[in-house]
Amino acid sequence: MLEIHRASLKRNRVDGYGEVRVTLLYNPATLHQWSMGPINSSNVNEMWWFLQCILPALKLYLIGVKALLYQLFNNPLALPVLPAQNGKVAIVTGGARGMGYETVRHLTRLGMHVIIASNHDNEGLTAVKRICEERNDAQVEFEHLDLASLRSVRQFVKKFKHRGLPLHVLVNNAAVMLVPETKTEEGFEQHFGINYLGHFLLTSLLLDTLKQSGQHDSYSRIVTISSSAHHMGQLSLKEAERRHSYSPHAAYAHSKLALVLFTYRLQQELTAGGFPVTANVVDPGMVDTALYRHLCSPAQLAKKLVARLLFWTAAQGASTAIFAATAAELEGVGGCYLHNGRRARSAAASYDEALQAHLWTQSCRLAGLLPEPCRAD
Ligand SMILES: NC(=O)c1ccc[n+]([C@@H]2O[C@H](COP(=O)([O-])OP(=O)(O)OC[C@H]3O[C@@H](n4cnc5c(N)ncnc54)[C@H](O)[C@@H]3O)[C@@H](O)[C@H]2O)c1
Repeated sequence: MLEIHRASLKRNRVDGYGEVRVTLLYNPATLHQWSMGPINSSNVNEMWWFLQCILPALKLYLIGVKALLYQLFNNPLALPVLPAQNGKVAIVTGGARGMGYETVRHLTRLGMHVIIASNHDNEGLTAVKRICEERNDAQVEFEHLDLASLRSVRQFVKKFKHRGLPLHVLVNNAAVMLVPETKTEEGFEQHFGINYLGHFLLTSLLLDTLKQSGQHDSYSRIVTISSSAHHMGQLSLKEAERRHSYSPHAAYAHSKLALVLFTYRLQQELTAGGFPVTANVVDPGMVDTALYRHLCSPAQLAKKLVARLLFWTAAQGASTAIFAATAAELEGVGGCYLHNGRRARSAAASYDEALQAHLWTQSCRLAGLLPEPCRAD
């Protein structure tokens, strides 16, 4: 991994030109330094901005273009007839809007009791109202969960467990994308904290209930929503502590890679323990939702132009998550990266077992859990 470690500028008093020194960090053990000049200070700022912001953004947009080309030539998954889910309980994070909402809607239609776990109370309550207006026998409710606060995650789980309900499906769907640099309650970078660490803690704390609720002819299922953006992710657990070189594009990609690594490791743990629970990860494609609201203005404009033609609707985008949560074909099948209803290959880095193990251990530490296996302290 290549990242700018330090940059400094020496300005010549006479002509205003100077020299820029850049230290590149290939890995923690190898430092290389070189000097370039003459470069004036405005160039330095431009180069700095280019390297830190534009390159990750370009990479992410290229991945987006590739995904859109796929969608140009392929129809979204048409869901098969799915088995009834009466008596089963699901939690869907971020289920108040977008793909999460469509997932909740479909699961309730199949007879599941669904809990929308989200941070916007009004949106959550409106979602419940809309679903109940559509079907008055729908079993759906809202519970507050702010993934930007590990304290809130713990409170949510405590409240849920207090009710003594089983849990058959957990959909880790909520996310933020391209948010400006801010921290979660515990001081983690937002993409890392909300998209990954919050879900890591939520899943870990609910794992015993999922294990107890599954049976060997009817596994409990953990469905985690990642993104094709994970292909440009580079795992850096220091992401949360970074002061310089913040790129929201890179931060989103890292968080989505972490979710894939986590899912694969989790499945290994579940298989080794013989537990009736599976964990799969889903790439929903490019879907027209509010997730894109933090795009810069030119990208917003470009997105608006192509969205109608090439983006999938929230219902179409949700179909693979619904499939992963309920399809008979996936009974007892875990550790898959699913895209448009099919298994696909995820990024090479996601299969690195040492990295999976490292992330697992570090995540336990950051979330305040005892490692191996992750247990509440
Ligand atoms: N839309 C796309 O093109 C696309 C592409 C790839 C992956 N995804 C993934 O699909 C999933 C669903 O996204 P969407 O497109 O429906 O976006 P969305 O913005 O419509 O929904 C995101 C949900 O996450 C919730 N959320 C955000 N921060 C939260 C927090 N701190 N605590 C609890 N909930 C929080 C929001 O309230 C919202 O309900 C995300 O994981 C996203 O990364 C989307």
